[in-house]
Amino acid sequence: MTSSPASEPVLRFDDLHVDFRLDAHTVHAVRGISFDVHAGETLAVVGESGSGKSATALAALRLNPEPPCVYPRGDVLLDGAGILHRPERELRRLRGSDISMVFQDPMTSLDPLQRCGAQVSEVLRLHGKVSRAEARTRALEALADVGIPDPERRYRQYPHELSGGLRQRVMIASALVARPRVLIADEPTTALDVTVQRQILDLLLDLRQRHGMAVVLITHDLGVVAETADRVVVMRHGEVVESGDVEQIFARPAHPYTRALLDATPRLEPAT
Ligand SMILES: Nc1ncnc2c1ncn2[C@@H]1O[C@H](COP(=O)(O)OP(=O)(O)OP(=O)(O)O)[C@@H](O)[C@H]1O
Repeated sequence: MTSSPASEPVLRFDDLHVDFRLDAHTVHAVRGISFDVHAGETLAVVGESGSGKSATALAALRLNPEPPCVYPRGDVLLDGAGILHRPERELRRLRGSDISMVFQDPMTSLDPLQRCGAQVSEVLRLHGKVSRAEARTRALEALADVGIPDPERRYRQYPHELSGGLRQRVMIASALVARPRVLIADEPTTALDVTVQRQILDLLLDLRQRHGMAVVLITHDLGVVAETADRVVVMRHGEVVESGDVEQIFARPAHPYTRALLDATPRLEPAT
């Protein structure tokens, strides 16, 4: 589980600001955050509700709704090149193929009217010159890769015919089928029961290891962080209050807010 912070980061949040301009006022959701994400590591972003975690994650794909969202300052860099000011055409190419995202609730991100397999293969069709037959083969491989038994059968089924855990696996398959280098998972297990949560987290770690991806895990669950992440970024009110190796931060939290977060999670045993 060790990362190699000496290497060039694959993704860099560089003084990122995210505002939501509403009628009566502006919400400064993200206020100048900076951190790096390296290939092969799992980086957790934690913080209480409203601290700006999702706005940060969505900014990496420029997926916050515009309006009301604007990015007044800073950028997100992929291999050193800014993302936020690229034309939409380029962003569409980047989403899914360089950076992918998995959301909390597959029922809201999967199309209920489309068969599961088509939703996975469509990602490849969107991204370029892949024949229908090749897209189907690769989608079946992706379904098998995320541990879906009998992928041929699941390929033909609709989302409502699958359990919550299987639906989440289909969503992960569609996020991974184009082999992105960064996977951003926003509370990927919150809607699932505890056993399935564990399986999905294990799956993400296994995929990260096998494909050398970077995983950015957005969560408010410090138990999940302790078990899965290499490094952690703690956010509060749109700012990073602390970041570092998980063991170090859990053993010696420097910021009072991090201490309070840890104190609110009694089942954790900080590493010594
Ligand atoms: N589309 C939007 N329109 C207006 N305000 C928004 C929008 N999205 C987020 N916000 C505001 O930005 C702030 C940060 O929200 P964000 O969803 O990033 O927090 P979060 O840390 O992910 O919270 P949670 O854990 O509840 O998902 C909040 O004040 C929220 O109300």
